[in-house]
Amino acid sequence: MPERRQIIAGNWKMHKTVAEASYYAVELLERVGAVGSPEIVVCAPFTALAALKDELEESVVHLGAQNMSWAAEGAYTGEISARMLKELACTYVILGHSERRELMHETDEEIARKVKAALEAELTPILCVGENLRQREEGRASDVVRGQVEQDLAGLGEEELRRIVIAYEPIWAIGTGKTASSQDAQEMCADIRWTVAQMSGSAASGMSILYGGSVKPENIAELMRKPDIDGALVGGASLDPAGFATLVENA
Ligand SMILES: O=C(CO)COP(=O)(O)O
Repeated sequence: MPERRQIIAGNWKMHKTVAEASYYAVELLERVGAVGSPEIVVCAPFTALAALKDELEESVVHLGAQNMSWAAEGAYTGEISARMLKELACTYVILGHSERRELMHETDEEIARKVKAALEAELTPILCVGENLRQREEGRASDVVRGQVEQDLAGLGEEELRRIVIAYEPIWAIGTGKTASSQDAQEMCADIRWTVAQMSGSAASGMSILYGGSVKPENIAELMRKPDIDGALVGGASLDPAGFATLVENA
């Protein structure tokens, strides 16, 4: 069994202009230029992707988007397709982030369509799942996350499942400074792997599962020591290139 891929992905969310993104890329590459593992991914706003392609193509840093349409093309004002992202050298796309689920009312059905569209275009989805505080307090965290995984990956075959990355991001830990304990994060990631194993055992054992929610240079090493955590999806701490490079080093 080949080792699972370790991935540190930055999610800039709605931060950075084109000029700021170009500056970031130069600064980051100076620091991580030769890093072979973990794999580094920067998921930037659509508007910054073309500039980042110029700076990062053929470097160790992979490029990702934060959303895309489930449609291939057509009358969908304001949407961006998988093929448009491919042209900008994206290899990853975050799908189903909790901010999109909550603020833009994205449903599991839509997210499942997006996952399929991404796979068809040969983009690697980073599928985000996670419970909110109330669901955790009511003891429903596992059920909620299992339900998301099952619905978002419904109908996929083993070959497709093998090409997916899942990020477990408890909503109460996002941007709050409250990290899930490494033990809680491990338990949820193990649960996700178990859920995928019901669809395909071999896809589950090879799948990279990331943790996200207040990950910092100071807590990444402990998280990465857990057997079912293969990396992190990092928001705030990915915005400064020097800090993100330190986080990658510490992983
Ligand atoms: O939502 C996140 C990454 O997608 C996590 O954000 P923070 O790292 O800022 O908590």
